[in-house]
Amino acid sequence: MSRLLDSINGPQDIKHYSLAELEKLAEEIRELLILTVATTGGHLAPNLGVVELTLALHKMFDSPKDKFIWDVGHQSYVHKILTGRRTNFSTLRTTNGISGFPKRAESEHDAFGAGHSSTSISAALGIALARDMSGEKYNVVAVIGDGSLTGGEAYEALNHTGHLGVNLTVILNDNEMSIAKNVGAISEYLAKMRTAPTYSKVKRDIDFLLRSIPAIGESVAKAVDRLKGSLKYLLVPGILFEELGFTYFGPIDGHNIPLILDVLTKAKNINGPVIVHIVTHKGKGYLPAEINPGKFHGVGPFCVETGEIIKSSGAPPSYTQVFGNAIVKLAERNPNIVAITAAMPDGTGLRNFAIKFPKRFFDVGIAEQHAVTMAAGLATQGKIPIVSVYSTFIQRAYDQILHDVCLQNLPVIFMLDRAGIVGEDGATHHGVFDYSFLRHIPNIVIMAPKDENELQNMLYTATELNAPVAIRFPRGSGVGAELQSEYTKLEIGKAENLSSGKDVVLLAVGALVEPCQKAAAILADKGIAAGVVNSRFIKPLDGQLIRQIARDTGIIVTVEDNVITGGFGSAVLEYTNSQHLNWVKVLRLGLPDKFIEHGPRNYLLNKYGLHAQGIADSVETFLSQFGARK
Ligand SMILES: Cc1ncc(C[n+]2csc(CCOP(=O)(O)OP(=O)(O)O)c2C)c(N)n1
Ligand SMILES: CC(=O)[C@@H](O)[C@H](O)COP(=O)(O)O
Ligand SMILES: [Mg+2]
Repeated sequence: MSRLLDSINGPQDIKHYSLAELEKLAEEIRELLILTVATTGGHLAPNLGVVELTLALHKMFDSPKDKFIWDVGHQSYVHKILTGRRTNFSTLRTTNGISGFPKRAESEHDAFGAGHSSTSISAALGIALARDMSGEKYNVVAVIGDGSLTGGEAYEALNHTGHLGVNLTVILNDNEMSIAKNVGAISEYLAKMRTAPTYSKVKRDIDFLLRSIPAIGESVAKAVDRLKGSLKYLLVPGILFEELGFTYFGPIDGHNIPLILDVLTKAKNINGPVIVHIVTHKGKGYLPAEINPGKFHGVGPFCVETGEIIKSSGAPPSYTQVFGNAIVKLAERNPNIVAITAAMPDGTGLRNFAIKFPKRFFDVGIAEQHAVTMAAGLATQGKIPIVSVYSTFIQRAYDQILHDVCLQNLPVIFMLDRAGIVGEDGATHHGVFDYSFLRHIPNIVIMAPKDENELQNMLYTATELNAPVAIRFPRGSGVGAELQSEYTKLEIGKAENLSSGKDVVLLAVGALVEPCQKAAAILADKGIAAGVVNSRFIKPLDGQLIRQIARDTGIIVTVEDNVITGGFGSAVLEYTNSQHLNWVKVLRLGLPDKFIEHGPRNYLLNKYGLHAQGIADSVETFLSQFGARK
């Protein structure tokens, strides 16, 4: 039987579709999503949940004239399939293939790029304001999930949009899930809306009850009126949004295409901002994802029949798992340790901690800024808050780290997971800026472990230190280091000299220590004696060791998986400059001053010369240009 999908090359191709055809197309799209993501990995469950919504949006509106802004953008696959990217959808998240997120450079249908949450309403407002200033006519639609609605920026935007009364539509895609179960008072409010009987029905019931009482006094009648008023706040769906200046529709079934089309038609004709609250099932149409939407939120390649993740067997535990075990162990001994996640209890390895210490665990929702300042508050009262956030998302909380934590020199520990190159999520998610945006902040200690065992020791050291600390480590498995059961306290600012070399010394940090050791072996085969230092600390630097290397070899190579601009190598350069070690030659290896594309982590590290051979080649070339100081 021929597939409707095969003739979909742009949104115009579904304009004439009947309801039956749209529903058949929805089925075919689901099949394509499942089969593709089973191979490439990606955000399956969020996309399965928005198939009908996306079809309705493209049927009702005219993209690219009308603008869709997808919050986070992890649910934009269906939009991509409908907007000219069906035939290369199989390249999703692969090298040179299409991105897993909306990207302006990729398509004129991607009105606004994303990857981080809670930006869509602000962006939509900006676009709508520009439209009105230019006297143009088109529709602007932001699609935001209930999880992303826990992020503060979304409220800043709602507040401003309601105040301005600009024409735009916000679709609230409520599936009761962030990556994990959604949290917070707003989430509870949405739940009440989903389940509450409608206001008018309750009001009717009260009126009926009153009429059945023969005579009531004046004061009772007044009290009942007041009760009806406050019931309105409880039961009129969306009153919160209405009070903010939006016209609210919903909650409606987000898998019912005619219903969505009907509400969108009404929304289109309303003057001022509109919010359409749809209720969807994350993972709809693929049983393993419906049963476990968290697992299929963002998933690696899997077996379609069973839903089992395809894992490389025998891989050592991930840094995340090692951290998750270490924090539990430390918390057993130290009751002041508390843990905070911004909506990622599983991704950050805090699930066991949450189960074991529910009163000492806080999931704040997608609210990194709040997480950091709340941690600062906890620290003022003697608690030891461990804020576990991906490197890329802590970017949100720069000022909170600076102003609330470091300025007051509070002992908050930042566990920056997914630092360096993360892989297929790409430019929005690589954690390659943290050394640069943290190391100029006074008081903070910044460490990066060379292996999993050192991660444990660094965490332990941080809990014993009365100062702000950031520990950054990469995505995925460690190097397979043996995990010691007793943790060792590290001397602050002291590097580990792994091997000496008279020609050059590689000052490596974190995940790049291992490839540097391999690079030294490659160089040794070529007769070049390269020493390797595990720097451990990005701040404070081991000045004594740097001075020693400067004297001994006169050539230092710094190696990091951060952008070179302002990173670890820059710190070393600043140091040699401040010490007037002006004969030293410093080669800085790291990531270039550009946004790094998506692709497998190892492929990207190779591409940017941060694998053993690439490091060895760069060192050899550098030595051939500048020679070793004899
Ligand atoms: C600032 C920021 N913090 C954390 C994340 C990680 N993250 C991506 S999607 C997501 C959950 C989003 O939930 P929701 O908006 O409800 O979308 P759903 O997946 O349920 O459709 C989170 C926490 C992010 N992308 N951006
Ligand atoms: C969309 C998003 O921001 C997250 O889902 C992210 O992709 C998770 O990354 P990990 O797979 O590394 O946990
Ligand atoms: Mg959700």
